[in-house]
Amino acid sequence: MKYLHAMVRVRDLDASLRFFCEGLGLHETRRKDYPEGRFTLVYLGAPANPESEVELTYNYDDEDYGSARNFGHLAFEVDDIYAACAHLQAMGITINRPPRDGHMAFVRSPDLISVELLQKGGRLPPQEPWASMPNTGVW
Ligand SMILES: C[C@@H](O)C(=O)SC[C@H](NC(=O)CC[C@H](N)C(=O)O)C(=O)NCC(=O)O
Ligand code: NI
Repeated sequence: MKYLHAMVRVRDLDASLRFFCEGLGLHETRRKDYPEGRFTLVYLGAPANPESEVELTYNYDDEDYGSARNFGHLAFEVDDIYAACAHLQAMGITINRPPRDGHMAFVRSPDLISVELLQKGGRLPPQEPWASMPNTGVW
């Protein structure tokens, strides 16, 4: 058995690629259009393990995807959680759960897919402004 990917449906492919690639640092590994099925699949991989992917499904037609809160989150390990959060914040992305403990942070994609960031090696020393930054209560 080998883990391959997690698939999320996205409403705005460009906004999602900006979040997952420019924001989180994933790279597009391949994509395929299915005009007959009216959708596009885009696969993203992380530099450290590109074989484990996030599959973005872009359906050309609007569809109600509901709330789907049974889906928890996608998790990524980062080299410096403070730098990663500062970069996302500079892009205008809300840090829903700031890394107050130097260990874990949560953001959400344009489609409100929850994304967990975990510090490589465990945790960093507490650092302002993150140590005293309130969370949004939703991630
Ligand atoms: C190639 C492989 O990684 C896939 O996941 S293709 C699976 C296929 N996807 C679609 O048909 C995408 C368009 C569809 N409208 C959708 O939103 O899923 C599929 O069987 N999807 C059904 C599913 O539940 O994933
Ligand atoms: Ni798939």
